[in-house]
Amino acid sequence: MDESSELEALLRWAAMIGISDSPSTLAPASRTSCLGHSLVVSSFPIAGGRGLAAVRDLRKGEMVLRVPRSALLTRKSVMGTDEKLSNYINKYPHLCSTQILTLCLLVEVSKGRKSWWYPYLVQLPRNYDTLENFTHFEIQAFQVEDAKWVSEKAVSKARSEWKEAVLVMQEMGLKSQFLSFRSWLWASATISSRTLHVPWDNAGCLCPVGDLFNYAAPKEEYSSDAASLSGHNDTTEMLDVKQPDGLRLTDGGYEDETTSYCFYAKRSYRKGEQVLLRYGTYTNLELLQHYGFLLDVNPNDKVFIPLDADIYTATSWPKDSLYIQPDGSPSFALLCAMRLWATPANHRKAVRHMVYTGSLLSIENELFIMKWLVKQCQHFLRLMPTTIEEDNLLLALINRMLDQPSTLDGDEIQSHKELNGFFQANCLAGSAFKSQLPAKAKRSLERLKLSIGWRLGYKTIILHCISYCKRMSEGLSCQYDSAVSENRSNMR
Ligand SMILES: C[S@@+](CC[C@H](N)C(=O)[O-])C[C@H]1O[C@@H](n2cnc3c(N)ncnc32)[C@H](O)[C@@H]1O
Repeated sequence: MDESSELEALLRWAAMIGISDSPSTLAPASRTSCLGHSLVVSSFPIAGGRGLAAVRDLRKGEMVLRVPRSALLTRKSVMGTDEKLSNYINKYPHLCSTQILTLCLLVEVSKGRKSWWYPYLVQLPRNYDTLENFTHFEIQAFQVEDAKWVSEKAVSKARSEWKEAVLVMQEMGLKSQFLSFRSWLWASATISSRTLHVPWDNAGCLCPVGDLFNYAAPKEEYSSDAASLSGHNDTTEMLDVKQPDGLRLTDGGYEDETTSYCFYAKRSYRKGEQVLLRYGTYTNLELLQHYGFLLDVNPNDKVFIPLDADIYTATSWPKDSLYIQPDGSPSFALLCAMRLWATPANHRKAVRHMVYTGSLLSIENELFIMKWLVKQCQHFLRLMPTTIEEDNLLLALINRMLDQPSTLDGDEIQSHKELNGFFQANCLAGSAFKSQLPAKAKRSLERLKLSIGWRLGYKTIILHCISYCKRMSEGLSCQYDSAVSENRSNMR
């Protein structure tokens, strides 16, 4: 079956089991598709690929999709109908909830057409770009130590979780193709990038059709509260609050009253627009880790640069609150910590309360901080193996390698150190770019593009920080000069 037939089969099956984009529970479902009243599956090449579009103008707060509990693939729904699996899993009490859901998914896939979820399982993506899928070479391309560390950890965690869980699958006698680390990576990335939060299981659920919504980053209204729809343990809190006028703040969630997962339009949409879901508040590295993509503009991105050890100890703010924001300004906590750090130790106690209210302590103190940050950011950028310009050129080359290989000049490619590394890491001759790359190498190049895109975004925020601090310094210097001349004229 090709992709569009698989999708048609999914929507037909979904209609039969009660999934519907019609707000009324009484509305007769179409026999051929669960969609058509509010939504339609569409392609958004630069915003997530396959996704859901409004089939008519949608009002803010309107319910756009309902998925009954019986359709959700959870640990309970799989193990409840598979006694053999349940017995095997119960023998391994140390497995965590996500490992068990990953196992449940692989076991269902291994049943082929016999699985109740077959029409859903068969149309899932074949490959993912979540961090645990990155090779050592692709990880090195992040260049920033923190990002490399997070990625290596994601890979080693996936491997150790597989080693623990594979014992159950071996004991169950699953076919060898489902026992491989590659299969585990696929299942684990499916769980990571597609589960939604449910109140009864912190592993979350796979929600047929509901998992076709692509992601939009929550803005200020959500940022601090992390209204997450994801099943990730670190951001499972659901913000399920009704506004005074009855409109919901959430995009969706499981509702006991209707025993269904319900999705709402978070804002008004015009016919044809992509309807998006806020899965949670993520930095670009976290988006890569859990979902395998980056946003060009991510209001929730954070850049951590190495700071003087005394800045970390100057206040009790946690280390992960000391970062640079996408517009280049320091986070509130970083600014407070630096203001205190730049105050002589014997004066800190006296000014601490002012610092915590976010007040500027003195022009001299603020100027010192801004200049120090500029120096630190410039130093950090100099230490990077490549510049922003070089990264932009490399990305343009990679795009041509993927889309128009025939336009490439051999010298251009072969003289590039990082691209040479790519060919070596993928056991390809340096001239391989002239023809279509093998599928595996193409996927590696897509991931390399993500690593370079990530480091480029990182360096760009640091550059914004330099501009921000310079602008602030200029403003402060003017204020300082006029204060000095006012003082002088008062003294005359
Ligand atoms: C829950 S699925 C959404 C549906 C998915 N596009 C599909 O074809 O099945 C989440 C995945 O969609 C992709 N995605 C979602 N939002 C995206 C965005 N704003 N930009 C790029 N990719 C996105 C990522 O691959 C992510 O892991």
